[in-house]
Amino acid sequence: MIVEVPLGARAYPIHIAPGLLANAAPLLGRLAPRGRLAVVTDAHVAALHLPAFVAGLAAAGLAVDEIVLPPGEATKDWATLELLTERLLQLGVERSDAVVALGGGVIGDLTGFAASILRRGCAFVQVPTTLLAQVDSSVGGKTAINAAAGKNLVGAFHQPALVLIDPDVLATLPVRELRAGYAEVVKYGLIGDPNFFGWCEANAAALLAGDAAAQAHAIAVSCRAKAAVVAEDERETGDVRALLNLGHTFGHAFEAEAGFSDRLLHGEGVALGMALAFDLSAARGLCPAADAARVRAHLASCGFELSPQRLGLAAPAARLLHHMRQDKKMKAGTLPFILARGIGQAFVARDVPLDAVEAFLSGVVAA
Ligand SMILES: NC(=O)c1ccc[n+]([C@@H]2O[C@H](COP(=O)([O-])OP(=O)(O)OC[C@H]3O[C@@H](n4cnc5c(N)ncnc54)[C@H](O)[C@@H]3O)[C@@H](O)[C@H]2O)c1
Ligand SMILES: O=C(O)C(=O)C[C@@H](O)[C@H](O)[C@H](O)COP(=O)(O)O
Ligand SMILES: [Zn+2]
Repeated sequence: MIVEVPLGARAYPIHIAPGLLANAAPLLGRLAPRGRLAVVTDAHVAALHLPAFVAGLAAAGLAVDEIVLPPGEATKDWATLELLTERLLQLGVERSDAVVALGGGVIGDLTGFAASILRRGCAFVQVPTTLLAQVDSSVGGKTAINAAAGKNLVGAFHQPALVLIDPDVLATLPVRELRAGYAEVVKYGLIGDPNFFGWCEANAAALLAGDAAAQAHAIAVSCRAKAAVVAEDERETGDVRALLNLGHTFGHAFEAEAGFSDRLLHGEGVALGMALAFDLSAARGLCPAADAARVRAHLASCGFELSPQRLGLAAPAARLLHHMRQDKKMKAGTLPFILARGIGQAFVARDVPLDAVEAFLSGVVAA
């Protein structure tokens, strides 16, 4: 299956096919004018999937320069960005060469950002290997590293030239990572597709147990939804792309509290944040309480921990708000929140006073 991301001169296809990892050469050849490709990955993915990927390329006469980085969110930092860009320059990567990101969202965000600044911008290809990256981060061109002040605060919009998704690689993904990726799948239903949320309720257990058909459906629906949003609002200048931030203003604050560590994975923060966004919507009389309860019940049934207390992240509300003020949507002292009028009815709310959010969070962290 191919999903197009129709962005005019920056348009690209998302190829989704089982077995694609070992058979990527025909699609990558035109992006390797020197017959060489730099492939950036992390140590987990290198051990599990790099050999098959490289063997497929070698069989087609393409040489590979491998760059293997440490796994985990801490890799999205200044030091690794410097190391990676210097290594790519040493390898003689030219503007017309594509750099390949083989891995999860961490490798994709970091490599995409490095590609955006290398020789003022070279091409890159996303080969996502986590559910999160296959349904979300590999599409749309948001690239970034984390800064001392917060999440994704230094980055660029830089679209990939190509996205290659092989759902088979999810077979080796730990269930905690699969679940974290699933949070971004549910997000599409909660934003604008109540029927898909119903599908999620019926199929989450199968998907999380490794059911290939359920995973394939989730990937296809998610990629189509994200491609449509990105086509309409590539750089989040309007309200359309901002909706993809549902759960993220809260989630990023808790990720910051966790020190961007595996105490709270990004998707786990998003699940907690989406539950809070629906609770806040209900508390403000915008959304039926039953919808907020349904969202919470579904996420809990998937195994997400939705209590900051039990996560060990019940920070004072004022400190959480301090993290939230770093949100890139902040404008002239006003922080827009992605709230909902119901399941599948997310919207951008610009009139939520920060002291009301602080009072809400005080209740949340004390519960
Ligand atoms: N750019 C965007 O639009 C966007 C969207 C969503 C999330 N993100 C970012 O993505 C990051 C999270 O990405 P992630 O959840 O993929 O995390 P990740 O990249 O850290 O990968 C999760 C873990 O799974 C391992 N792994 C990857 N593929 C594997 C496989 N097939 N088998 C076994 N292990 C495998 C990795 O080594 C890592 O340990 C966050 O930094 C988040 O901010 C970006
Ligand atoms: O692609 C987008 O737009 C998103 O918001 C997708 C999010 O899932 C992703 O986590 C993104 O990186 C968050 O964006 P940010 O602008 O808040 O850093
Ligand atoms: Zn996200």
